[in-house]
Amino acid sequence: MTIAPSYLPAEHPPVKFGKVGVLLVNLGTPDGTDYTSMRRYLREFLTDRRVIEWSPLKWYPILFGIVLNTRPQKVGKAYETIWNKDKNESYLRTYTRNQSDLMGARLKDLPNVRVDWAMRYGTPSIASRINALKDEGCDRIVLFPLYPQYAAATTATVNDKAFQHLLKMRWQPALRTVPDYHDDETYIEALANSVTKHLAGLDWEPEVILASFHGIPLSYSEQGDPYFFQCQKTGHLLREMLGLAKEKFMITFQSRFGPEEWLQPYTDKTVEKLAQDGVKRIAVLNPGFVSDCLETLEEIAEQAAHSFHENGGEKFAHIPCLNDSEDGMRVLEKVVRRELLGWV
Ligand SMILES: C=CC1=C(C)c2cc3[nH]c(cc4nc(cc5[nH]c(cc1n2)c(C)c5CCC(=O)O)C(CCC(=O)O)=C4C)c(C)c3C=C
Ligand SMILES: [Fe+2]
Ligand SMILES: [Fe+2]
Repeated sequence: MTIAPSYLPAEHPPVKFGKVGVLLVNLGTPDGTDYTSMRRYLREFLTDRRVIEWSPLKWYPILFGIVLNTRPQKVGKAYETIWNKDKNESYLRTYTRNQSDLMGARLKDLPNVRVDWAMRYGTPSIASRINALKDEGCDRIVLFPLYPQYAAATTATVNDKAFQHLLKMRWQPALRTVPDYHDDETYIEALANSVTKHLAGLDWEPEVILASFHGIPLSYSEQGDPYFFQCQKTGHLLREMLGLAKEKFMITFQSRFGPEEWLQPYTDKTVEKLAQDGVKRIAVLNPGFVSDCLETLEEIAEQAAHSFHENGGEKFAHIPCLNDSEDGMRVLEKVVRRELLGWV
């Protein structure tokens, strides 16, 4: 819609309004695997006080003195092993863009809705895509942090970043933030389908299935972050839907960073211990990740598989994330349509 010229001066430029934007936001990813791109990305990520809650007085000497001098090379090499060479980008970027395109197609019955995507760290930034939606005439935006379980380090920092940008706008869009959906039935069903389908394609059956979630420092949880309990509930509902006995299903936490204690049990230690205890066949899924990324493709499908075999395990399967699959899109669409209610 464009403002009718009758109540604007003749020389006023046309103003677009009356549309609704949906902005899908994932964590972020470096633009390349080289030192400079990695350092820029990690710097933005690790100076976020929702991620590292230590005082900058204590953290910055370590970050700028050690971490940003060593980690970019190390993590750059890990990214190289999982880089989407066809598109010259990480899979997290490929899947997030696909999710946005597919969501746009699935919402074709709502002609006033525009769908776009952004990253909390790196590009495209949340600010640039809010501006683009606004320029297209979206005066209402549904902001969807792509995390099924709420954590301050992920969901809240996406919301913070969007509202920080709104601080600078004269004509702000109305912003609706999308809550977590850790116990949504369609989500649990999609996870269960994905496990069943993937295991049906193997010529062996896992003795144990691990649901591995990204960890957070234990202290964040103790200060009231609901993340741990939401992961437990997702895992519990998934186990029930799969009809698995307690001994066949475990919830673990991966991707520890720094010296603090994180949520336990740790995925890497659990995988090692299972193999050492004589378990020969396991499957691992990552229900907390909407899309496959470094943490699932490298840390689990490569490193955890390697460690399982090194310690005596024989068969290891990584069950992919829901990504841009039909089941995965059904979950995202359900959440978006619910949050659009009253606006379309
Ligand atoms: C204290 C540090 C970190 C917290 C807390 C944290 C929480 C957290 N992260 C995700 C999802 C992802 N993290 C990813 C990479 C990643 N995470 C951290 C640190 C913390 N994460 C770092 C330093 C990195 C970069 C890689 C590395 O240096 O090890 C990614 C992958 C991005 C990609 O491009 O592939 C995701 C996704 C969640 C869900 C979460 C808390 C619940
Ligand atoms: Fe992380
Ligand atoms: Fe990691």
